[in-house]
Amino acid sequence: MTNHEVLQSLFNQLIVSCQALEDEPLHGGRIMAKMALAAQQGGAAGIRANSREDIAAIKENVDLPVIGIVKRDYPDSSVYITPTMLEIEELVSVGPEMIALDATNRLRPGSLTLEELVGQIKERFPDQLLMADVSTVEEAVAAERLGFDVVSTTLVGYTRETEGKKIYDDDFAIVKEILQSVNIPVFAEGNVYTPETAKRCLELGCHAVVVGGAITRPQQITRRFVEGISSC
Ligand SMILES: CC(=O)N[C@H](C=O)[C@@H](O)[C@H](O)[C@H](O)COP(=O)(O)O
Repeated sequence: MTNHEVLQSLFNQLIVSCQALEDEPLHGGRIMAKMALAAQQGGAAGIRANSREDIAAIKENVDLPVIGIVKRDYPDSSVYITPTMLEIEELVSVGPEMIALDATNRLRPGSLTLEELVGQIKERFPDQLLMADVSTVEEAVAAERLGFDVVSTTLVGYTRETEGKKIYDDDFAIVKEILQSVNIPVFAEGNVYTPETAKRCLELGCHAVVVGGAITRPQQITRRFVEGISSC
C-alpha cells in the first residue's frame, strides 16, 4: 500500500490499539497478535501496537496497516512514546505503515528537541508516515509545521499541563479546536470508551478513531464493571 492508500483505508474507520506492557497479564507478541486478529475479525481497519516484538508478531498474523510505537522510559526525559532515533530504527526494522511519536514540546532524552528528532527521521526515512501524539492545540499546529502526516490526541490528559483532561471534555472542545487549526488528518485517541463517543469523533471530522483499553485491556474493562456495581 502507498502512504496515500494507507490513509485512505483508515478514513472514517476504527483503529484498535493492542498494547500490554511488561507488567500486564496479556504482555507478549503472541497474545497481542491474537488480540489484533480479533480486532481485524471485528472490523477494525488498523492496529496500533507497541514494541518491535509485538509489531512483528502482529504483522505475521494480520494484514491491516499498523501504527507502531516503542514505549521506553529514560531517566532524563518524561517523553516515553518513541522518544529517540533508537526506537525509530527498531520500528523501521519491522515495517509499520506509520510510526507514532510523542510530539509534545518537551525535550527528548539527551535534550533533543522534537524538531531535531523529526529532522533526523526525515533525513534517514523520508517516506515513513509519521503520526504526532499531541496533548494541546499548539502542539498539533507545530506538528503540522514540522511535516507530520497525521496528528492524534493521544496525550491529552497525560502531560503536566493537561493532567486529568479528557478529549470529550466540554463537548469535545480540544478535538474541535485541533480540527480547526490543522489541515492534516486528525485521529481521535484516548479514553474513547463507547461506540457513541467514537462515532461523535468521526462526525466532528476526525479522520479515524483509535480505541485501546476499552477493547484490549480486560483489567480496565473489569474495573469499570466493578466500580459500576460498587454501590450495591
Ligand atoms: C497516554 C498513552 O501512553 N497512550 C498509549 C499510546 O499508545 C496507550 O497506552 C493507549 O492505550 C492508547 O493511546 C489508546 O488509548 P486508550 O487506551 O485510552 O483507548
